[in-house]
Amino acid sequence: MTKLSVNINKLATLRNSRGGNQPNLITAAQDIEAFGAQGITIHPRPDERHIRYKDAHDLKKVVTTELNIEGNPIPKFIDLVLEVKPTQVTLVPDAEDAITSNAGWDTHKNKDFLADVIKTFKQHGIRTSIFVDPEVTMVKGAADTGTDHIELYTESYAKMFAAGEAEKGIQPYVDAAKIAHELGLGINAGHDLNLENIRFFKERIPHLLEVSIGHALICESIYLGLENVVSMYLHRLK
Ligand SMILES: CC(=O)[C@@H](O)[C@H](O)COP(=O)(O)O
Ligand SMILES: NCC(=O)COP(=O)(O)O
Repeated sequence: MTKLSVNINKLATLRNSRGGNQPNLITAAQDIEAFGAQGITIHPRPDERHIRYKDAHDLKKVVTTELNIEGNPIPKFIDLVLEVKPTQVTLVPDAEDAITSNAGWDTHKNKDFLADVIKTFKQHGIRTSIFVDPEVTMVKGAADTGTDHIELYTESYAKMFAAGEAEKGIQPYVDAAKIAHELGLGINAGHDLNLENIRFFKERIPHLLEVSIGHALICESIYLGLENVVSMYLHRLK
């Protein structure tokens, strides 16, 4: 089975755009779990433009499935993760000013750094995952860091799928997943997955343990909910 971990960053972006507490992240996370998702993902960035560090603490108190915290392991992030103790931490090499994650780790260049951080998290009982491009060499490097899982960065797959080149787009992921499994790594995936491209990805990637999906899932929720809500307003305005 592949678990769905819903990334609620976008709900935090919406909340922050207006001040106040709507949408309420705690209620949303509880509802998402009640609807069947098997995890909640958050990706706090240093400027706290969407998920705030306080949200991580608040969510930890209510999430009953798996809490996954993603981010670049700068000292402040490491402290947060050690305080909150989520089920899983996913290390992502994103620059402070990045609009969204845009690359996987160079697991060879960063091997010693990653191995140190991963050891610390594992000593505290936190499962580790590292964000990697679908390249066999990076997956092999990931195994050398001691991480439990990798998260395959799926943006290039999503782009190729949208361009009608799904077969070509999936192949590097099939190769990377095969090696990862042989090396004993758990396989997660995420970034730009959506209702259109998820089924093919799931069918073709063996041993896929978890996908984390945020941006598209929230957009799709808006589109799929609009008709209902507009008609509810019209009903009240009769
Ligand atoms: C690692 C990854 O792909 C996601 O965490 C993504 O970066 C979500 O973050 P945003 O919601 O800020 O785009
Ligand atoms: N790890 C990927 C994630 O959490 C969500 O990415 P996206 O669906 O917002 O692109």
